[in-house]
Amino acid sequence: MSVSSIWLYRLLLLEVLGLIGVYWEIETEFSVSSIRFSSTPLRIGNGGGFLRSMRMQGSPGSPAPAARRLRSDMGAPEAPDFGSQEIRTARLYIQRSDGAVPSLVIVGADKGGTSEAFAMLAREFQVLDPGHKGKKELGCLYEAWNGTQGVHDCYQEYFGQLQHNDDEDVLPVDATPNYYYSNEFYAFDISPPKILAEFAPDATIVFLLREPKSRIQSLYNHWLVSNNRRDLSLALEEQLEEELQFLNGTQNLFDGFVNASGIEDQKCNMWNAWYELRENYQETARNLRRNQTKDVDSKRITSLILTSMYFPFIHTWVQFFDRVAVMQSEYFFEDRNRLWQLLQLSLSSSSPAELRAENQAASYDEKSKLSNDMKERLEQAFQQPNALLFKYLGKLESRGFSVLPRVGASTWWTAIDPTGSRQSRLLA
Ligand SMILES: Nc1ncnc2c1ncn2[C@@H]1O[C@H](COP(=O)(O)OS(=O)(=O)O)[C@@H](OP(=O)(O)O)[C@H]1O
Repeated sequence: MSVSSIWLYRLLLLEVLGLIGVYWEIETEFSVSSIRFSSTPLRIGNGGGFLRSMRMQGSPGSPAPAARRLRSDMGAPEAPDFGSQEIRTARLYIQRSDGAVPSLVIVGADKGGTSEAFAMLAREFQVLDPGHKGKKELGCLYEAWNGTQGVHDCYQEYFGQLQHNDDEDVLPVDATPNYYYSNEFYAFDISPPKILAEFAPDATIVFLLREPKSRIQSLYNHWLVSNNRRDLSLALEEQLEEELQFLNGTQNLFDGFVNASGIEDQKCNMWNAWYELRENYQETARNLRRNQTKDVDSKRITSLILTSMYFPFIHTWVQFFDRVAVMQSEYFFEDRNRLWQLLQLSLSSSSPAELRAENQAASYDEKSKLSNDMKERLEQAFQQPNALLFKYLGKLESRGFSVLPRVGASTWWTAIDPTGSRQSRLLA
């Protein structure tokens, strides 16, 4: 073989190898959207200066349309390399979803200021028009009882038209604030995080977490006026008493739910523990209430305390999503522009002060208030769950997730030893 032929072969070989390399990169880049519990390490860039409305399933060759107003001043934080394949690291640049699915989902907490946050997003990203129909709580993930087709049809109804319009400024948002614990059914297989991950694995998940005692009071008062399918045969403190009693008697179940060792375990399934705990609570409460009221449907009994123990729920969602943002409600209430900071967006629009305050209990006629004694007991009951939350959020923060205010700053998340005994703390 002549020298020139050898060079020709070498060049051809290099070309082929180069093409394989390009293909591999494209493959890796465009298959990220389908990774769940990935067995390959996620290598996530910081999204560059502009947030992209790039379509993940789109043709790799076509340029991603740049969003006109979506900008990230700060850029998404660099993902630290933990050398582990299982630890999720954040990449918070909001991405326009491909197909009729939400790009951003406010999953909770109910009474955490979710209406306010939705109103801000609605104004910025025209989610009220044309296809979104102005609805905040779409509840589409609850259609999963009917199979995934039900979920698909529901999102299609709200976002189908948006996708056709292909308007870069429109962001499909679903703000159903009880998704995080699933108000409808609790089986893991049809739980909102699991179902949403099948439809929109790249969605940005937003948590607004309110201090548990004030959330509890606000939620109960909200139910009193909305009375949507809840059993309210007990007064606020009677219900709390019942729930505290129940928790004291179910140490094992509780420990599986607020599972301290779960912090280190990326595949710890606290949802099943939640399912058991909740089923048990509803059954216990139904039996106790039977004497006072006629036959109570246990599904109408909703927990106030358990759903304010946020750590297990966030942990579950993080196992499915790497775009997760968590903000303390009180911090948000203080300055609503912090929503943009949380989402790493800088927006040119006018101040949220112009927005009508949403969902203020001040307008409720009937109000239940917590006594000082109950406040104290709740404070104790929440010591361990809040300390775990604090610790877990610290971990998320160090992995680049968006957490506001910065963990360690003055918050109601107290930094006490999360391994301390709970038994003596629930009932004084
Ligand atoms: N800016 C500001 N400052 C202070 N408080 C505020 C603010 N925005 C919302 N809120 C309070 O948030 C509560 C409503 O939360 P949600 O919109 O998430 O409620 S809901 O779950 O959608 O029903 C509701 O709480 P309560 O008034 O205690 O019931 C609102 O008053």
